[in-house]
Amino acid sequence: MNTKTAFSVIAPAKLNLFLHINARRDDGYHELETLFTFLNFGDTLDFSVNEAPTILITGDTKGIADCDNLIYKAALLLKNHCGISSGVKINLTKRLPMGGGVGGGSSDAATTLLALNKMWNTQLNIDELANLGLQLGADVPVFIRGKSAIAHGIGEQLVDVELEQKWYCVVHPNQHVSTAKIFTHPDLKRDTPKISGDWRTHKLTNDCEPLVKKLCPEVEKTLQWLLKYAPSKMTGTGSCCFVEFASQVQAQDVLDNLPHTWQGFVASSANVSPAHTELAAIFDQ
Ligand SMILES: C[C@@](CO)(OP(=O)(O)O)[C@H](O)COP(=O)(O)OP(=O)(O)OC[C@H]1O[C@@H](n2ccc(N)nc2=O)[C@H](O)[C@@H]1O
Ligand SMILES: Nc1ncnc2c1ncn2[C@@H]1O[C@H](COP(=O)(O)OP(=O)(O)O)[C@@H](O)[C@H]1O
Repeated sequence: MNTKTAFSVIAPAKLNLFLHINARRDDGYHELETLFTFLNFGDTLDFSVNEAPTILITGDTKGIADCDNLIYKAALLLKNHCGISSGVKINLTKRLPMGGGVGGGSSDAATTLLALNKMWNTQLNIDELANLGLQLGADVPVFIRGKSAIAHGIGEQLVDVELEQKWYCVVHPNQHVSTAKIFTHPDLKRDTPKISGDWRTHKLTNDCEPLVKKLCPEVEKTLQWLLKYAPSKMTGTGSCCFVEFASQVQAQDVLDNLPHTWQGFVASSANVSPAHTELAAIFDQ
């Protein structure tokens, strides 16, 4: 049951509908141009009061040590930033593949910041939360702001966009792709010019795709297999690949025919992050 002391919130997946890399900055990060949308599918985080003043993480932590877990890091960051003495218990049900390019870790961190800001009544505004989130990862601010957006900078400068709702079949080829490995690879294409004018009229690609296909033949195989159904794309630095449809039935048909060696899911896109929708239903009634 959802109460204000024990409640569950989604940490939704994101897709990068395109991802252009414009330059490498002096600090090693990359200047990007990317289109983010959210999916109605993700991890679930259950929050409840901890009588002790500690942050307790349980559930599908998949061998990630507490000190490395982005949920723990996010809770500790807010606790320290706001001088909170309370503790919290957070249980994770993991559905998003790690290192899959669907932003699971970043989304877990953002949902933790958003939820605890309500539960602990710390009252940070969205800009303050997004700045805190950026300390945890370049992808965290978009999940904090919770709107489909085109991102610039390292992914934190966001301009909201309204996208038509679509259905996606997202396929995980059972490969973990390290974001850092792709961004440090000498063969990564890093010189795509910034889009001028309306992005919808441009050729939109994922600049990581050629490199990831080369390093990870299973990703190439997945993209090829999906082409039978629709134009296929990779999200983020991979490894997940996706196809887009107007209807759920079409997306489900792809999933129903998926080779058993791969996993996948079907989800619809949302212009507002489902985490924001769920938190509003719990706290803003
Ligand atoms: C590429 C994207 C696209 O949405 O997604 P994923 O494929 O990871 O999901 C993101 O920019 C990933 O964001 P996130 O996973 O939060 O990145 P971080 O933890 O901040 O950084 C991981 C590593 O990626 C590199 N990095 C990240 C973002 C960026 N604009 N330039 C970079 O060079 C850095 O070298 C860093 O060591
Ligand atoms: N709660 C978490 N969920 C997923 N990954 C986490 C989490 N905490 C830390 N990580 C680390 O972050 C890495 C990137 O995870 P994830 O965000 O799922 O992938 P991607 O950046 O490709 O979308 C993982 O390989 C893992 O080591």
